[in-house]
Amino acid sequence: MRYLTFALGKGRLAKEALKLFEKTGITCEEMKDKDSRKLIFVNEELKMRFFLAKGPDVPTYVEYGAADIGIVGRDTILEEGRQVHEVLDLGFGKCKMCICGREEDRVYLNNREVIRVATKYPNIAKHHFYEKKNQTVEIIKLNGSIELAPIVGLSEVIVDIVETGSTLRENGLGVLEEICDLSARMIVNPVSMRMENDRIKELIGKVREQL
Ligand SMILES: Nc1ncnc2c1ncn2[C@@H]1O[C@H](COP(=O)(O)OP(=O)(O)OP(=O)(O)O)[C@@H](O)[C@H]1O
Ligand SMILES: O=P(O)(O)OC[C@H]1O[C@H](OP(=O)(O)OP(=O)(O)O)[C@H](O)[C@@H]1O
Repeated sequence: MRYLTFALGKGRLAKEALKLFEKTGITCEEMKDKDSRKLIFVNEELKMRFFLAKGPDVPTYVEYGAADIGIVGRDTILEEGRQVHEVLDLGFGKCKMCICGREEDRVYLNNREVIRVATKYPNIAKHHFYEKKNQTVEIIKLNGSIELAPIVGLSEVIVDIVETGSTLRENGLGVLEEICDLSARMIVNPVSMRMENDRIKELIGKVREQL
C-alpha cells in the first residue's frame, strides 16, 4: 500500500486539524515534538505521511500530487485558484472575508470611485471589485498587518479576514461590506481521488462523523 500524504497549513488551522484527525484515530506522535526541525512525519501503521507548509503552498502541493490531501482555509483556496477538489467543510477556522475601512470612506464604495485597496488577497479583491461590483480599483499587495494601510494613508480600504472584529475596532475601522464566509476545508488531488478512492472516501466519512 502506498503512503497517503497530508499537507497541513501551518499556524491556526494545523492544531485544529490534528485534533480532528486524532478523534478519527489518525495520529502522528512525532508531530507533537515542538522542538523538532523535522519536516515530514510518518505513521507506518496507517501508511500515512504528514507535513506542515505555508498556507498558500498547500493547494500547490495538492495540485501537483506531492500531497494527496490538504487542509487549508477557503480564503487560500480561492486566492490560489489551483486545480484541486474541495471535499469537506471542516467547520473550524470560521471567519469572513470583508472590505473594511473607516465608516466615512463607505462613500468610495457607493460612488464606485477609483480607490486603492490593500490586501494579502489580491485575486479575491480583484474578483470582488471587478466582477461583482464593477468598480475599477488599484490593488496593493501586503503581507500582514493589513489594517495599517488605511491608518497611514496607503489605501482607502482593505480586503481582509475578520474573525472577532477586535483588530478593526482597536484601529478605528469597521466592516464596510462582507465578501464571503470562510472556514477550513479538506482538499484532494484529482488523480488521488480516483486512484485512492476507497481510502479517501473512508477517511472523509470518518472525519465527517466527528464534525
Ligand atoms: N482571525 C483570523 N485571522 C487570520 N486567519 C484566520 C483567522 N481565523 C481563522 N483564520 C483562517 O486561518 C488560516 C491560517 O491563518 P494563520 O494566521 O495561521 O496563517 P497566516 O495568516 O497565513 O500565517 P502568517 O501570518 O503566519 O503568514 C487563514 O487562511 C484563515 O482561513
Ligand atoms: O477579527 P480579528 O479576530 O481581530 O482577526 C482578524 C485579524 O487576524 C488576522 O491577522 P493575523 O493575526 O493573521 O496577522 P497578520 O495581520 O500578520 O496577517 C487578520 O488579517 C486580521 O488582522
